[in-house]
Amino acid sequence: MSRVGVLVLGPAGVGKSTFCNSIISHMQSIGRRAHIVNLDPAADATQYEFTIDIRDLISLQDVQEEMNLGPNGALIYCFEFLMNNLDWLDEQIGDFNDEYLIFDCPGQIELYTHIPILPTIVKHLTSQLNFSLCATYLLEAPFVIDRSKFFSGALSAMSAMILLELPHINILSKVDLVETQVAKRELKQFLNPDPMLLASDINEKTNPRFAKLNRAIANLVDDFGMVQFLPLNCNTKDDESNSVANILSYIDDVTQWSEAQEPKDPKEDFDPEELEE
Ligand SMILES: Nc1nc2c(ncn2[C@@H]2O[C@H](COP(=O)(O)OP(=O)(O)OP(=O)(O)O)[C@@H](O)[C@H]2O)c(=O)[nH]1
Ligand SMILES: [Mg+2]
Repeated sequence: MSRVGVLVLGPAGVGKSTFCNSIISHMQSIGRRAHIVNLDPAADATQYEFTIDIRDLISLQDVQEEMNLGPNGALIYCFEFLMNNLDWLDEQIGDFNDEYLIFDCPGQIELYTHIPILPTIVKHLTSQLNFSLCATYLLEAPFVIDRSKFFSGALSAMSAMILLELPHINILSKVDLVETQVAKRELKQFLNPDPMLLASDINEKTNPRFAKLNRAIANLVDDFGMVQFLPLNCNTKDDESNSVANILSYIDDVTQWSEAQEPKDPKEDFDPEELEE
């Protein structure tokens, strides 16, 4: 039995649900099957139906009304409720052996950067349900190309990486929105960044009082040495299929998806017409 799961994480509005739909549509186009697990109790309907939906267990609106909580408090309540009812998740996932599940997560990043709610669910999925999981963390290109915001985004990605302890892929979403602002070569600076170089750019423009702090943060990101991004564009059809195919090949690699497949009889792929040509 091989179960692969992809967590789609990142701040509000970065394009997580759009990315989930793009992966599903790409996988369908190459004859693979996948399902979306919606873990966002405040989600709207998307193009593809959710196969498993946290809203069948608990709804954000009900919690807000009944518990008299604001949206963020209610979201944490929903996740604590899920944590205390993990048998619901087991039951829902039970039918999906040998499947690829894509977990669309809420944009309140404190769920996976500060409080140990999602890490507990992740441990359950890996140790109890035998999932090979991979985290994808999206940050949007228009935000990241502002150098000082690059560091705040990179630190939030690192925080999720450390807290979740999963193979982790950072994604720079909405690259189409910066195509007119930055040249391709400049965009590469952010995909495969040299933090010390970016910090010296920041120091040229900010108050010198912060120079040491900026360098210390850049050093931290540099020492960690694992902050790189894969580009994603879900707005242009050709770019969408290219960027999603590229990201999927990384996900397959880290989750060892192909190795987990049952070995196929080579005769199944045999096409006699090819020989005749
Ligand atoms: N230009 C452009 N817009 C995008 C892209 N991906 C997503 N969007 C837009 O960004 C907005 C937010 O997208 P969502 O997929 O709902 O983002 P999300 O991260 O799921 O949002 P929350 O679940 O609310 O945190 C929508 O209007 C999308 O159409 C992209 O690659 N390019
Ligand atoms: Mg969403």
